[in-house]
Amino acid sequence: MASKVEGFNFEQRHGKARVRVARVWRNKSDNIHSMVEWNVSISLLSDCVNSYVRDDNSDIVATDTMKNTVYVKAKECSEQLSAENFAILVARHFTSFYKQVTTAIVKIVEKPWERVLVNGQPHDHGFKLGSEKHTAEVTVQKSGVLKLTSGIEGLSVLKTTKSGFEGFIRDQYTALPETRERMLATEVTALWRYSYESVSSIPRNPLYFTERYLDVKKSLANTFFGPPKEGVYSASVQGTLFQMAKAVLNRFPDISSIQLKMPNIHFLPVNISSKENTIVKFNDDVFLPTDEPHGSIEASLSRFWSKM
Ligand SMILES: O=c1[nH]c(=O)c2[nH]c(=O)[nH]c2[nH]1
Repeated sequence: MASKVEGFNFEQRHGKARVRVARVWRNKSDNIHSMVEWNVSISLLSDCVNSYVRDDNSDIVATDTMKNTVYVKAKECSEQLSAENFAILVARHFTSFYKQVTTAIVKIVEKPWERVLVNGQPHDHGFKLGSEKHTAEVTVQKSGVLKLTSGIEGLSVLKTTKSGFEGFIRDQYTALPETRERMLATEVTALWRYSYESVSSIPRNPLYFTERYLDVKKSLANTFFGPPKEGVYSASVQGTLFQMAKAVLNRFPDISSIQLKMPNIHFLPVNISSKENTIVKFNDDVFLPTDEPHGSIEASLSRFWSKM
């Protein structure tokens, strides 16, 4: 929240970060349980400058109250809902309940609990932790104006062939050989913006954005890997990233932009020799996995008319 204070421009916000909550829903009819674990961060733009400049806290929503609100709202959600919908619900609460609050920003990171299969059968109340995380961030203004972005963090993918890197600049600093055969590994971070611009325009289905998340993830992974038998050739991380971003925008009309970060995680060929002889000769088989340094490749793709 921006204001003029004592001849200066002043911007401030306050909130509670990393409020952890888990919510269980027990279906009375079939006794199947659903659950989520969320890490919720709240930031409020509110008219409380007097707390900064006059030791007057009368306009402050205490961050402890924000934390409590997360649990109250979780309790009130009697039906399962997406992280996006919960974030919107919490944000709307702050902008509508407090006259001082003009904008609420709520971010949620969902822990990837997945229903377990036991003997191939979905368990009624058993879950195991997956790997990549679903994120949601909403900004809600008092007027109901909405900005909604969702994301994936930590989607680790690798393919052992159908990747190369050729034709790049060669100069006196270049040692990297050209190749049409290498390992390709990355940990995808994706962030996409939905085109819904008011809280009243979002889809009615409370799990719509959970389903969308799963579909976007599938679309990203399928584009990275290609068909199961033949795969798809990657000429660079850059080229694959673009294909992945394009697949998402082509498939999902309500997504207006997407940002992808795809570090190139190197698997180095292993060649070991002594003075006398070769001990290990690389034949696309033995690698040294690394995590640093890594290539860092990121880009965003948006429709002409979209905001990011
Ligand atoms: O896909 C790649 N993109 C690069 O920009 C790059 N640079 C590099 O050394 N290897 C690779 N691979």
